[in-house]
Amino acid sequence: CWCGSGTKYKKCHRGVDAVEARKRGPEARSPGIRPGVISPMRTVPQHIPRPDYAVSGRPARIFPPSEVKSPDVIARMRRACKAAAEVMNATAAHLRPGITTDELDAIAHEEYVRRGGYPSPLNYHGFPKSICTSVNEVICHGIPDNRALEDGDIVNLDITIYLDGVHGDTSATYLVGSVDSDSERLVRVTRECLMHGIEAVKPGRPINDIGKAIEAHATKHNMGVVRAYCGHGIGERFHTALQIPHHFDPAATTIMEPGMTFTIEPMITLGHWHHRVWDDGWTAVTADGSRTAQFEHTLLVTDQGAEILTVA
Ligand SMILES: COc1cccc(Cn2ccc3cc(C(=O)NO)cnc32)c1
Ligand SMILES: [Co+2]
Ligand SMILES: [Co+2]
Ligand SMILES: [Co+2]
Repeated sequence: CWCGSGTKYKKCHRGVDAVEARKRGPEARSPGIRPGVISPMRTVPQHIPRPDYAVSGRPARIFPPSEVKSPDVIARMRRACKAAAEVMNATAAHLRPGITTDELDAIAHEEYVRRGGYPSPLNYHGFPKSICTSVNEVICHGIPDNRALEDGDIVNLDITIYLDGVHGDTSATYLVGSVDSDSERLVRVTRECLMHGIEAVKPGRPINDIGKAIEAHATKHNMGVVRAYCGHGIGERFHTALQIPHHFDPAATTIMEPGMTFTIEPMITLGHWHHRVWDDGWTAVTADGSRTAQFEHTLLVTDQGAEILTVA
């Protein structure tokens, strides 16, 4: 989702100078130009229920549902989030140098469908694929294509399933082959940032406790916290109005209540947190070409704190 504080770059910026990008080596691809080719959209068997946005012409429901979910919705969220974690594990098992992100999309697509789930990203705001695959300097919303993963890459798989009327959303960043020590440290610190954010979840406290905890940990390790994308309320809708900034935002004062379900999905950078968006309108990359990692869980606020729902 978009954090209110972020600003969307309508056109890909040429701010990352092509000469500078070449200096950073092959991974800092020229800004905004996708090197790979995207395959045609995959289909979902008609018997599988799909969200409003995936049915052309069906208007979204007008009245936003409450952020505090009913016991029935929570029970369905548990099943959907467990399924999302299973799809993640089944897809990540295929990670190796040489596999393309499109092949990973096809594997995940089948794993969603055989569980009777719909791939939430497919056709969401027109997104053409069933997972997001974000490699190296791609922050999030990377579109699977015919780019083969290379030894030394880091790649985030972002998996969201729509099952029995609710969404379950999780992501993780993986090392491909042997990865340099800075990237390994980036992935470790990002995973720790997510756990610190989850530990800050307490009923009665404001949402911005989460961003405060995440930003403190990233800053301690001299890393950046992406601001333009945030965690989000989730349930019968993929994204609700509730936004979870991953930096400290004094305006994020919504009080956490038992029964709320939302994601925390920090995107951490080795360099500056500024982002650009490629010409495809989705792919977000670091403005300085530095590598970035992300981890995401869907959480339930309980009387004591948080329960992680996206576990297999
Ligand atoms: C309108 O503008 C945009 C810009 C980027 C992306 C999209 C649509 N979209 C597609 C996949 C996807 C995943 C998430 C998510 O929460 N991951 O954890 C969010 N948005 C997503 C729309
Ligand atoms: Co998002
Ligand atoms: Co996600
Ligand atoms: Co999300």
